[in-house]
Amino acid sequence: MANYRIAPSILSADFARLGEEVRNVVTAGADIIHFDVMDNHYVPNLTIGPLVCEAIRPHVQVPIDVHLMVKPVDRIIPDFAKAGANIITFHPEASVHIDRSLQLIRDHGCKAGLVFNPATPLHYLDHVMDRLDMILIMSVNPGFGGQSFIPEALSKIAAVRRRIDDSGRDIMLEVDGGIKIENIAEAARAGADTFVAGSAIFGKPDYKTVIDAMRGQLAQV
Ligand SMILES: O=C(CO)[C@@H](O)[C@H](O)COP(=O)(O)O
Ligand SMILES: [Fe+2]
Repeated sequence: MANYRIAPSILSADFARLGEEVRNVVTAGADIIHFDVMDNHYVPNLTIGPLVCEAIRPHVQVPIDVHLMVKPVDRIIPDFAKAGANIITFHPEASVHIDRSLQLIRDHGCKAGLVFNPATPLHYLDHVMDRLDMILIMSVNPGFGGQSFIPEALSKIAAVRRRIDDSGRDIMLEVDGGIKIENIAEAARAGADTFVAGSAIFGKPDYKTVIDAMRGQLAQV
């Protein structure tokens, strides 16, 4: 079986009890904590910033994967690195200098990645494959949790999988949006290895039951 990772998105967690929520979801089997940063400019929603990342950092030993939905990108990167982020991804069309933003993330000791919205073309990958640790394919339009998976994302995941395999590099391929027990295997078959799930996990009373069921689906791929 491939090395699959489940990355619960804390966007759907109970923010009044965030420390407890992240501890519980890691105990339930989360491999990564997915941290959605929205700025009410690049996306029409406002969420959490470096202070909250710093606050949850002591509560979890797994990597924190910061998904920046912000514009501009660069000035917030050092703050997230200092706040304990391990992976930082951003949307290429939100950055004026993509290569510089990727380098900035790496210079601050984090893994770097690009995020593609459903309608963002993959040509942004053309000259930066050797600088990527993660590629994130959005299977919803960014801005909100709890939306439905857009099936066209599957062919895009497959196209990215081919590009990663051709590159010979170890790049995580993450899918984000509408992932649940019923469709996680399909995303894995298309080539994803890292699965963000917000509402599907935090919307249920028992996180372990959901994560175990997701792993059960992945074991059959
Ligand atoms: O980045 C985003 C939304 O913009 C995601 O990370 C969502 O927060 C995932 O939530 P679900 O679709 O799994 O509920
Ligand atoms: Fe996200």
